[in-house]
Amino acid sequence: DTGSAAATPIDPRFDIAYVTPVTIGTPPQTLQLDLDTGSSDLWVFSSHTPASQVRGQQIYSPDKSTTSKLLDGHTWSIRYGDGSGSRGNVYTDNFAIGGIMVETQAVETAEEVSSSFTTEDNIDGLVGLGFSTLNTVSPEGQLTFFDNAKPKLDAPVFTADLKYMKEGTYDFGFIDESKYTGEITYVPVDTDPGYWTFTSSGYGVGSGTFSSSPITGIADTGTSLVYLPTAIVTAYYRQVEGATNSRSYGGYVFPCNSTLPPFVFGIGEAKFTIPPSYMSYAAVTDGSPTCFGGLQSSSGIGINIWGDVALKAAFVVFNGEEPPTIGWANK
Ligand SMILES: CCCC[C@H](NC(=O)[C@H](Cc1ccccc1)NC(=O)N1CCOCC1)C(=O)N[C@@H](CC1CCCCC1)C(O)(O)C(F)(F)C(=O)NC
Repeated sequence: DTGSAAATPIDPRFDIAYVTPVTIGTPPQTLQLDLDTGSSDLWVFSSHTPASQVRGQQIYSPDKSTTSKLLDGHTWSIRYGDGSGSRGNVYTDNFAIGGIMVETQAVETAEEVSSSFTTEDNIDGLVGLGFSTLNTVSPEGQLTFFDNAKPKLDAPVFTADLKYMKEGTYDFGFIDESKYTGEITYVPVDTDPGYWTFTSSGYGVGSGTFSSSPITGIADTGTSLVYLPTAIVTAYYRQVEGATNSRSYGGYVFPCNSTLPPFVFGIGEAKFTIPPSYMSYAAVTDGSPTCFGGLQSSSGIGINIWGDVALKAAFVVFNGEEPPTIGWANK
């Protein structure tokens, strides 16, 4: 099998996250979920989510599906890097993305979600596409959609073609040559503890010299920005007139009319350029002349994260063969 599904920005003003339509159950219930390579739980707003915590999200009602089965005695609970979280119980049911159907997918139904999920009415849940070792279901961990779908895919891969303020695509089971230019550069993935962890070959700021130094981090479709070591981040903002590291805004900000250099990162011998438009992420509040940077320091996180600001500058292949690798191509 092969399949494709849209990745649509949830906000027309800036690319904070992307959602993809999925169907769950019989008859199919359609929800818009955030495909997240940084986690491995597939959870949804549901008929079990208290009404006070639901604000416009689509919900999955297992009781309305003739193919749902409660996974008795199983629970889940997850906390994300931005402090948000959710927990609940588990069903198995039919689950499809882009026409790829998995009959007994573990679908984690939310009994509680944190306030940032309640306020984000365009996200009905997440599809974790990290490695199944990260799945939080207890007492038995469950498989991701990708792990369940892999045996029926023409090739054990999925690709991300995220776009700047535009609809992109996730493809499953094939590599669409029309979506990239030149060659795909594959590098090894460290699957411990369960992220798509790889090592970049270095970085450059604008037309400055390229610094060939290894940068190990995760490829994370569920994170909006890029988080790298402070030394790299300060080298970048040193080239931005009026940039400061703002405690109140929680990161590097600068006047929106400042000229920003592009940010270059290496994958093996290949180079990828994040254009200035992606590096000026958003005004700190609507209409403010102060903008928040798309590159921020990872010092408070503990790992480097190549999030959407970097991913949308490339066509990325998540290769689930043994051993897994990750491929990057220009587009
Ligand atoms: C600072 C380090 C990472 C923060 C990262 N969150 C983010 O990047 C959120 C995403 C978001 C989308 C929509 C609405 C609200 C928030 N954005 C965010 O913090 N910002 C603040 C800075 O400006 C850009 C937007 C994260 O936790 N990503 C999760 C998945 C998200 C969780 C919140 C809902 C959307 C998905 C992750 O799974 O990718 C993870 F790997 F980081 C993780 O925590 N794995 C366990």
